[in-house]
Amino acid sequence: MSLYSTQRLQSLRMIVTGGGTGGHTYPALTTVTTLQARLAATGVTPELLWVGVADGLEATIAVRHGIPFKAVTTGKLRRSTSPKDIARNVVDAFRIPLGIVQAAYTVARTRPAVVLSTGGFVSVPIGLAAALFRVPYLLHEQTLSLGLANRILARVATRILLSHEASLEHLPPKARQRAVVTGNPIRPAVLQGDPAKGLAAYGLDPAVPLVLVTGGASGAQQVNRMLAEALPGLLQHCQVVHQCGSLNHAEMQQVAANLPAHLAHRYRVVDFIHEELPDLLAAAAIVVARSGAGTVAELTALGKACVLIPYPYSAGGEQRITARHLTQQGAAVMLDGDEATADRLRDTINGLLADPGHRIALGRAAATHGRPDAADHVVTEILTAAAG
Ligand SMILES: CC(=O)N[C@H]1[C@@H](OP(=O)(O)OP(=O)(O)OC[C@H]2O[C@@H](n3ccc(=O)[nH]c3=O)[C@H](O)[C@@H]2O)O[C@H](CO)[C@@H](O)[C@@H]1O
Repeated sequence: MSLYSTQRLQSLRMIVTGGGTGGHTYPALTTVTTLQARLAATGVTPELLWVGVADGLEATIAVRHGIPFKAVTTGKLRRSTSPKDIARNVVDAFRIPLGIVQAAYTVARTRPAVVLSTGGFVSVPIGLAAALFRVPYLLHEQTLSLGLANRILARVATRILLSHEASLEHLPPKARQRAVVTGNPIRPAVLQGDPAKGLAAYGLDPAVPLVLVTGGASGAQQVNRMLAEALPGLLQHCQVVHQCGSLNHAEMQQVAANLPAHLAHRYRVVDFIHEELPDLLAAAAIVVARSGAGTVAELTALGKACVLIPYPYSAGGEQRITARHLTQQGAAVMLDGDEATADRLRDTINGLLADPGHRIALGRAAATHGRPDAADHVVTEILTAAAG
């Protein structure tokens, strides 16, 4: 018997949990804002509680968006057998049961109509508590291969919301029956970029093709180094906006300062791109990026021609799995392993710049993997589950 069986959609009460990285936090936020907008049209204000880790990104994001936030203790199981990681696992072995007790108390006290989790270790105690109290529990996975937390939770989730069709084969056969492909919710603003604004914001020339290089939320050292070396051979054919992360910002500014004067005006480097990202995405002829889940969701929703350089150490190799999948479908070009060199990057970009037909084909194939309506789809699943 569900803990919450009455007054379902007069006042939707929901727990959302997920966080750690931006990749887990932002899809939850987009879902919440889409849900609020959908329900506002029917006069219902959802009662939300975001459960996360006190010092996680999710705490800041929830507070900034006026969403009530509750912290629970959580732990992480590390596969490494280094003495440091074994010691951390011992500490976390005590934190995990404490988190489960706190989570059970939170779910029992809140009595939600539905629980949504978007990954990260914080979702484990809440997902288990939801299952314990038989609250409809939706699990969302952003990456193509399932993260460890979600592999545990897939066993107890009422519904498994996937970002990629190809993720189905990563689920145990029994769990597949409870799965649906919704896509990964992306910020609506990403789909509404204005190329002219992006070019103007960076003082760029509309007559020269733009290549946008992004290393994901914190930048990517490997990509920065490859690009630094490739720049002189690239800037003769295009202009480049490069998001390098804060760690390498000073170093890359030095690279910019050392460029020959006739090329320097074609290169812009920033540590992070804020609200102008949609405009730059819209203006870019080619995007060079890490294949993080959020970035890939955005690039495919926009149908962008892209060169993906997967982060080699991502959990379970998920960035590589995603980039390889898209490349096999003709929806991206991947530079990985020995191919991830400055020369290959320069030649790949110059080759694409000289071949508009290839760029169009890549963009079209990418769009077939894009799900611009993912947030709406996830919200429909939430409302269906809440209505029981
Ligand atoms: C290094 C690492 O472990 N990365 C993981 C992390 O990625 P991470 O969170 O770094 O990257 P994602 O690609 O998932 O998301 C990046 C987000 O930041 C935005 N953005 C990026 C740069 C910028 O200047 N401005 C900006 O707004 C992008 O538009 C995107 O929305 O979580 C993802 C989802 O679990 C995983 O797939 C990645 O493997």
